[in-house]
Amino acid sequence: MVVAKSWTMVRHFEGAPKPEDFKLIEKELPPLKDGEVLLESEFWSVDPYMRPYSKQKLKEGDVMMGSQVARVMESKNPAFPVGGYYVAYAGWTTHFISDGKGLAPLPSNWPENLPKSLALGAAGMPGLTAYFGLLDLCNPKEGDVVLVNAAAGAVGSIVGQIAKIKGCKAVGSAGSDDKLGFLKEIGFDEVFNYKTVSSLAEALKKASPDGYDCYFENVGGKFADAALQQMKDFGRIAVCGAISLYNDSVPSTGPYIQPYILFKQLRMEGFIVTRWQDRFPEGQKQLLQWIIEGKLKYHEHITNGFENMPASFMGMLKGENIGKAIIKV
Ligand SMILES: NC(=O)C1=CN([C@@H]2O[C@H](COP(=O)(O)OP(=O)(O)OC[C@H]3O[C@@H](n4cnc5c(N)ncnc54)[C@H](OP(=O)(O)O)[C@@H]3O)[C@@H](O)[C@H]2O)C=CC1
Ligand SMILES: CCCCC/C=C\CC(=O)/C=C/C=C/C=C/[C@@H](O)CCCC(=O)O
Repeated sequence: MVVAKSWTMVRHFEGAPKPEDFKLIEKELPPLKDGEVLLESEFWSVDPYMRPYSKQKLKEGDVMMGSQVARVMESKNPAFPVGGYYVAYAGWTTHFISDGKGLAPLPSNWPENLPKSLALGAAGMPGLTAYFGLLDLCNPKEGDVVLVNAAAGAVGSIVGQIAKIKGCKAVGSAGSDDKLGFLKEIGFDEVFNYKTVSSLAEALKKASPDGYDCYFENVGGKFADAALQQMKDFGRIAVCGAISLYNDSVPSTGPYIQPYILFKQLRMEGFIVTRWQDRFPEGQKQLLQWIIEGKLKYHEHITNGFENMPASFMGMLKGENIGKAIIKV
């Protein structure tokens, strides 16, 4: 028999998640039925969406939501042979049984020299978020100035590099000087540490005196209030996330943004990456090609040990990661 270890959410988060909000449980898995497969997780992802979504989608005591790269270790379904690798959304668990629904195979031509964990990062959901959010909603033109916050993260670091591939100027903000060094290494033109600048408005002005054509929003809050005022006319804003607001128990209130949207004739659109689900293979193929060509650099912030998943999640929300936060067996 296989015993699955899983992390459960003991109680809904109040403010930032705390170690006592999580509990490790063990469960003996039943024998497979016809059509089922048993999978063993090899990499897990921790993502910001888990903080707000947990309130909407989980009840207390549920296994924490999330995705993994897992290998088929036993199969009673000929469509899913032993040894196959899949991205699954089975949550924070070491082993799980599936009937195959929701298992996304890694491309059969996955390059041997690329870690399969990229299917959770630069060539997975975050990379696709950057790819489709930037190209379909910001629609950057060569020479445009693209602004992205949380720029050293899983999504932001891909946004800035795709902007460079498209011939744009990339401006990024992040929360540590080490992250700024990383951003310069991967090609950002201008970077600033939003935690240490004396004025966000002045930092934005210095980075691009003529303003911004595209703004890829990951953070929200005060950063957005400042950035909106420095958009160029007909600027495009892709609202990808608002991580500065996720831990709020009471919604924050900011200034009214309608005057800026009106007078600058801005287009501002929120999105969830699953809207492009049907085009994921197209996007993943392009991302993998850019990675193989060396045009797209990836960075993984690896935490070793399933027992450290809660720490990795809490750390990511506090900004401890550069690039994609991954947990490895
Ligand atoms: N719409 C969609 O479909 C998707 C949306 N997203 C969103 O994209 C954004 C980035 O996600 P992802 O790249 O996976 O995560 P990251 O790898 O960027 O990790 C989160 C980062 O957010 C920054 N951060 C945390 N708290 C704050 C704060 N209070 N103020 C400013 N920055 C903060 C930290 O970096 P720093 O050091 O810079 O502070 C931290 O490293 C999130 O808002 C997420 O919700 C992600 C995937 C899909
Ligand atoms: C201030 C409240 C903000 C709520 C919106 C939150 C988040 C933006 C974000 O990060 C969205 C991420 C979406 C990720 C989608 C992942 C899918 O591949 C699978 C999601 C799993 C699931 O839906 O159970």
